[in-house]
Amino acid sequence: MSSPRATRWGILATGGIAKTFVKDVLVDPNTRDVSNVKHVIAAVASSTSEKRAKDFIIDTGCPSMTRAYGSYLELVQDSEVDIVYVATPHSQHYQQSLMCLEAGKHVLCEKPMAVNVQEAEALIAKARSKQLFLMQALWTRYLPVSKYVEDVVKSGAIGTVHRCFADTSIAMHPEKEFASGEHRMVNRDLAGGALLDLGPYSLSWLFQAAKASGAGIDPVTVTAAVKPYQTGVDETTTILVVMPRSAERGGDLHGIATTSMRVSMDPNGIGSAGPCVRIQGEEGEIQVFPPSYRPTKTRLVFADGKVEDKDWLYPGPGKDSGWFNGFGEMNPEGEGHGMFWEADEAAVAMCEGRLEGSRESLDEVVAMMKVMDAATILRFFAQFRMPSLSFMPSKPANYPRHSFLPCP
Ligand SMILES: NC(=O)C1=CN([C@@H]2O[C@H](COP(=O)(O)OP(=O)(O)OC[C@H]3O[C@@H](n4cnc5c(N)ncnc54)[C@H](OP(=O)(O)O)[C@@H]3O)[C@@H](O)[C@H]2O)C=CC1
Ligand SMILES: O=C1OC[C@@H](O)[C@H](O)[C@H]1O
Repeated sequence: MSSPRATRWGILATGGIAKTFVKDVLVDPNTRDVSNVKHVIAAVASSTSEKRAKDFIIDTGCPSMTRAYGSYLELVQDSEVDIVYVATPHSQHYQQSLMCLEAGKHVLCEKPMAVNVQEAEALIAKARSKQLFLMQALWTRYLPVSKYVEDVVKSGAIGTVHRCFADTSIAMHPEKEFASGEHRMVNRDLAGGALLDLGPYSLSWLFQAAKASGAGIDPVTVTAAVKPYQTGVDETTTILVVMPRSAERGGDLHGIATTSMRVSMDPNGIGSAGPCVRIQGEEGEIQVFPPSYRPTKTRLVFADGKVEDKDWLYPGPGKDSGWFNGFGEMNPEGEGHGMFWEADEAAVAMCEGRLEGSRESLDEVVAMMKVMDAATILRFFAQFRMPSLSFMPSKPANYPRHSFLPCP
């Protein structure tokens, strides 16, 4: 048996998710039956100070030889870093991922990979021209539960799929929790808001279902309702998408993708409110229970009355490991968060010479970004209280074409 190939990670930023990612990546891959790759945290950079990077290395339990930098530039100039994990706020993703690619580094960039289509396309073009790997860190897509849901749809077990609801809403009590208006969730300068932060999850479930049921990924139309928060970002965004599919395969598919920082997909935290994702076919549906980004339960409901529940466990360092994620949440069962699967995907892709993730293509990232751009453009028109608008993202480059639908 050949020994696992090591991927040398550079961590760009030391915030909450960077901590969770690093702690996950340090979990032994054998705990999830992975033996072909392993991960090394080679270096960590903080734009605040070298000391902050050093503290991060200690807090997360990285080996003492992990290098600490007080600037992102030093990180991308480190010749012993293969891939950089970009974990800054959304507004910075384009600029920092570009810097990494220009320095010849592969990139795994937190979601959303960019704040609009132009940025996403420019990053992809740069990565392709330099033959470098680039992946949006939509980690949920690499969870085993996600593959299972896709396989169920593909198998035809629930019949032809016609509709998918996907909600990613977290009641964040923004006036209380983010009172200063500086937190990245409500800060316009950091591209805050529910849509860009939570939308990638809802859209990912929707796009995955559409692809698995034979639909295309370039929506025919996008309609959106956006409610703003007092800082100007979006507080609640509701999107209706029509995904194209041939008449022989069942015709167009409808998707409803919702996000909110005001209400919750899981108000009591134990799933009593029901599923946050429903993929509906002619013979049944598959449901995913909250949280949509890290589900632990699915349910198959068939038209003939049969119901199949499945629980999803997350491997990790095990009980008594004292595993805390970057947001200070402890998992007493010693489960990891689950971000190691996306790290494995990046490592395997690099071994294989692949330039993008296998489960969410870069074209799909662009298609989803177009939907989010469309919602943002529609928001602009909605402020004039026009009755209803829809947008055709596949028409001339990013130009809105509205159909004014009469109110009932
Ligand atoms: N996959 C997932 O489950 C999650 C993903 N995310 C994504 O990760 C990204 C970061 O989120 P999160 O870790 O919660 O954010 P934090 O605010 O906790 O951390 C962001 C870090 O980015 C660095 N940074 C660089 N420039 C700025 C700036 N102008 N303002 C603030 N921070 C800056 C700072 O690190 P330093 O000082 O070291 O440079 C800071 O600690 C977001 O894009 C978000 O969408 C977030 C949560 C969960
Ligand atoms: O990616 C995310 O998932 C979980 C949420 O808490 C967070 O706001 C978001 O960035």
